[in-house]
Amino acid sequence: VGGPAMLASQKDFNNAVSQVKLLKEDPGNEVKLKLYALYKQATEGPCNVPKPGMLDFINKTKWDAWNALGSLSKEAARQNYVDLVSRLSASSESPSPEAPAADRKQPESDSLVVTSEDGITTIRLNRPAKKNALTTQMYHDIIAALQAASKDESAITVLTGSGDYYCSGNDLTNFTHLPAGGLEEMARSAAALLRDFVNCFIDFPKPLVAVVNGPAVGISVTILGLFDVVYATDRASFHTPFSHLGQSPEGCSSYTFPKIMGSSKAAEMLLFGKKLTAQEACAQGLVTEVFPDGTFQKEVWARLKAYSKLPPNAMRISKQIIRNREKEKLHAVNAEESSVLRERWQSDECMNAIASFLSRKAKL
Ligand SMILES: CCCCC/C=C/CC(=O)SCCNC(=O)CCNC(=O)[C@H](O)C(C)(C)COP(=O)(O)OP(=O)(O)OC[C@H]1O[C@@H](n2cnc3c(N)ncnc32)[C@H](O)[C@@H]1OP(=O)(O)O
Repeated sequence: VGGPAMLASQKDFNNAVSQVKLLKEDPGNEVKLKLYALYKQATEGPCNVPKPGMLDFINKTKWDAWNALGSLSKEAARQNYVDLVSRLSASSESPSPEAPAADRKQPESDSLVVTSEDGITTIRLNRPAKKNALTTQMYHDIIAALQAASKDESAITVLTGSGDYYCSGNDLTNFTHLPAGGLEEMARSAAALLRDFVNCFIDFPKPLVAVVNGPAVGISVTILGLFDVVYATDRASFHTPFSHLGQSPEGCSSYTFPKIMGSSKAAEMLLFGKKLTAQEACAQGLVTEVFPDGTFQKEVWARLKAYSKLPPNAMRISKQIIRNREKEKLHAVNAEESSVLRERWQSDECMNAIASFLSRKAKL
């Protein structure tokens, strides 16, 4: 239908180049590399300079990114650059809740940003350079943020991420900071923290929405079964590679996933680490709705703003009726999963998998 799509003009491109400098959030190295490559392709055409030497890591990485664009035309590269910048600007602007609630205790580190506006409290994972991997401090900060959000004026609470990932799961370096009591003590305190963290999601009294802005891994996927609504960009994927990591499911997923998607689909994810696309996750009931990446932020936040005007007490009470009869079961599941993981974290399988990731031998 319709004629050929109009490509971005030189003026649009120049505007996008200026806009990049005004981004409020660092988009992370991967996105910066993509912007660099598209800029070179748009202004100079296909990569035409010699490959830097092996030891010139930075220039070689940039060269690889530019070269990977092959024979993409200047016009298409210009369009892709403009689209990418517009997505980045939308994601750094659209939630726009700049002013935090006056009585809110801000998180200990800037890896988590909590804001409240238009009846929505937004908890944003903010470590884009590490794909929003969750540090021990972030688990504590999320617990505090959820506790505050459960009592604040907002009608809805949202969890989302900055940059190109939603969250890459537990920060694997958490396991490298051994306390005086050694591995056993580390596993004991991590299991206690995990249990407290998941309990906060089980008990959260208001509508809880995940705005999944990119790929999601590990615990950021499993706790989705405890959210009321999950909106995802079509760029998102959902990956629970527990066996690969010598670990076992958490976030109550051993109970919620079979219930949501049936036992064999759940087993494919939780035992074999099958990665789902956003569309697959939606078809299996883990995701509520998938949006095109280009309009994701705009559509989702417009919808949430409308929902946040609904009577808050009615929403709370409806959530209670839907969830309450499950709570006891979920707490029991959480306790069991945390205790099994306490053992797993001390296993050779788990130690070897983490060592492999840290020594750069393994990636998902
Ligand atoms: C209280 C404890 C509770 C524990 C609860 C348990 C939960 C279980 C889980 O969550 S299991 C899931 C654990 N997550 C992973 O195994 C993911 C590991 N990461 C990767 O495989 C990849 O990084 C990737 C696929 C997510 C992204 O790959 P890509 O090539 O796109 O990007 P990089 O690998 O270059 O990543 C950029 C930098 O980010 C660091 N990083 C990413 N994820 C993690 C992570 N989970 N833990 C620690 N660090 C992570 C990565 O190392 C790069 O860092 P660098 O720039 O310094 O090299």
